[in-house]
Amino acid sequence: MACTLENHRREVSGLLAEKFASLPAQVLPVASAQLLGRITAADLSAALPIPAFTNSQMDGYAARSADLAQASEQHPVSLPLGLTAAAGDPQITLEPGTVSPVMTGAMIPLGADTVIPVEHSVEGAFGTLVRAGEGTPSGKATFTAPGPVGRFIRPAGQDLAAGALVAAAGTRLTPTMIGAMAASGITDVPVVSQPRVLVCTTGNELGDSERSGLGAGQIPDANSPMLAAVLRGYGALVDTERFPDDVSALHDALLKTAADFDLIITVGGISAGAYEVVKDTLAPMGADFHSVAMQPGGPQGLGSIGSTPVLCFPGNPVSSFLSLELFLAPVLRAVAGMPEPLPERAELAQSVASPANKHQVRRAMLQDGKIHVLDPGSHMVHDLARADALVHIPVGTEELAAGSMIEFWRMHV
Ligand SMILES: Nc1nc2c(c(=O)[nH]1)N[C@H]1C(S)=C(S)[C@@H](COP(=O)(O)OP(=O)(O)OC[C@H]3O[C@@H](n4cnc5c(N)ncnc54)[C@H](O)[C@@H]3O)O[C@H]1N2
Ligand code: MOO
Repeated sequence: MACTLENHRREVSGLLAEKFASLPAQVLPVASAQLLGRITAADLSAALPIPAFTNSQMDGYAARSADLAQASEQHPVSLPLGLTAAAGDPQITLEPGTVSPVMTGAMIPLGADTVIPVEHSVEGAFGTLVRAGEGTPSGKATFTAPGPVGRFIRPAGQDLAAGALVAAAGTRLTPTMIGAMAASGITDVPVVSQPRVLVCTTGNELGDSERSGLGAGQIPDANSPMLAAVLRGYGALVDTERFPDDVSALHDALLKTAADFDLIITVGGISAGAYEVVKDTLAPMGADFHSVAMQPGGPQGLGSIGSTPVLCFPGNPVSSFLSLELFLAPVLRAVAGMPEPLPERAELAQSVASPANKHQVRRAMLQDGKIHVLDPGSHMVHDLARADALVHIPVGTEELAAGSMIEFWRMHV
């Protein structure tokens, strides 16, 4: 009898629990080239506000708004220049009745509450400027309009307050999040360690499309690039290897390399055929192969080589993708502290049939607010790429009616 999806999921997480719990966390500098795509291992709070201090948005003149309140085309107001503030200078003080030339990013002088862009002054450009310690400024700047309080001033903490959460534990680091962490003064980033995963694709039909080309009856290996990409999205370090239908070659290679990995995934060679290289290799080594009451992804296997767990996924590309998604991804998310994706609801565009005794997982597209279910074939890898949603049809449900409200899970989130 086929095992249930839930039972197989429990078996997989039981097999992986110990190995994955013992993976050490790591701390990387925020500028590390290794940080992109890694998963944060803790909540990270801002050491600095963003902006770090109140500063000028423009190259111009910091002023007291009240000093320019009467300025107009008819009655220009000329004010003597104070000290100049450039980006990177310590804060200066604006003396009453003067204006201080300020550059973009410079600290707003104490006492100033507005900035007039230099091109809005009658002079239109800076003259001779004097910074703190360089002497006494001279000259004037002339204005023909008031400067409203706060204009062209970027307040400290406007974007994020000091101490606020920058990235929650379980955040997959994007280039922009790395930028936000750096801006908020975070220098060291704790990240979940990367499980080392070997993906072994199998079958004489897998040709060397990258170098020698495909022979008659051969196809490109779609599974290793796809599964490796999914795994890397969860922060794993992935190697891939391709094996022909040769039991002794696979046996020797796995024995030799297993200790270098935290997990081995095999793909293909596990169903009812005459040349099931994975089953024939691993069953004598104690792996268990059984059928899960699901479609696609029915044939599944699991075992260990030494202390390295091995998961055996079926070869059809949609089946292997969903095997990873349904059985391994929840473990990877749990290790990384990533939340489980939640379902959304939408109307089903067409009626969908499903075998009563299987949990069916259908690929679907969300269009015009409705779910359009795609072909159920587990070889339809381009349909898989077009899909942006998954629909689960549980055991016991033989049909979902067109127009019914159903749950779906977004893909690629
Ligand atoms: N008599 C039965 N036949 C099959 C059953 C069954 O229960 N009884 N189950 C079917 C189901 S469901 C699936 S899924 C497949 C699983 O078979 P295997 O895991 O043994 O996988 P293979 O036979 O090696 O390959 C299946 C299919 O996928 C293609 N494939 C394999 N690897 C790749 C790859 N890396 N890239 C692209 N395509 C790949 C392969 O050429 C086959 O077409 O068994 C059914 N049969
Ligand atoms: O699962 Mo097979 O996984 O139905 O093609």
